Amino acid sequence: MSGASLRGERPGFTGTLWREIQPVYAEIISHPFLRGLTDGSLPKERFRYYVVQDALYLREYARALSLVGVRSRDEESLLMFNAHSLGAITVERSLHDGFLKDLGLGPHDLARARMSPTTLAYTSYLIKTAATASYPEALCAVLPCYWIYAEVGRDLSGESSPEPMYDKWIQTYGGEDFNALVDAVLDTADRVLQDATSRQRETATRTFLTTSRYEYMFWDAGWRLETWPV
Ligand SMILES: Cc1ncc(C[n+]2csc(CCO)c2C)c(N)n1
Repeated sequence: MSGASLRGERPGFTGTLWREIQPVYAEIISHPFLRGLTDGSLPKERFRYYVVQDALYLREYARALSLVGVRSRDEESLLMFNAHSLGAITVERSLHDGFLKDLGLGPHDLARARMSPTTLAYTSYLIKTAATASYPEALCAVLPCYWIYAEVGRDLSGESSPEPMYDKWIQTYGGEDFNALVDAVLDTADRVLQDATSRQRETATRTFLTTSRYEYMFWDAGWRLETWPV
């Protein structure tokens, strides 16, 4: 059962990683943005802000995944990360295009949109780490994006949102296919971290915590409609 294979019950180093971010995950799952998605009370304006920022985020995340792919050590990982890079742009963009249309936004609105402080900080950190850190650390930087969404999708999938758009979002990440994809990435991470030095594992753990915090901040920015202070 994929249900039991994720999270802290996972054997290996990824189980340790999850335990490290338990307090962050607890804040994410109880955040008013996610509670509002589930009970349908999230104001549309905040969802619109999130969807636009996410479209900007995904372009950069796809680049980070390709960088991790380039730096991987076997063909399977190269293929996997590049396939996910493609997926981040195609599958998720079509999802977002649907949402944007439903929200009354078009390509022009997206072209005019600028990154929030959080989106810029998160994506810049991802690209820097994917490009310049050790391979184990680069891999750990991109993990929370997959893993936290899979866990959120699973935790929320039992509940169907009364708002169809929000329900569609929840079902996207709550499916078995997505769980299997995340499991494959986590298995890869366990193999890589097993071969890493203890110093690299330590740094990779800190980086995993940092990008998990950015995942929290991304929802929080949507909730606060974050802007640049000056
Ligand atoms: C801020 C933010 N974090 C994670 C995801 C989810 N996500 C984006 S790409 C990808 C894997 C490859 O397609 C996953 C799981 C998101 N949409 N936005």
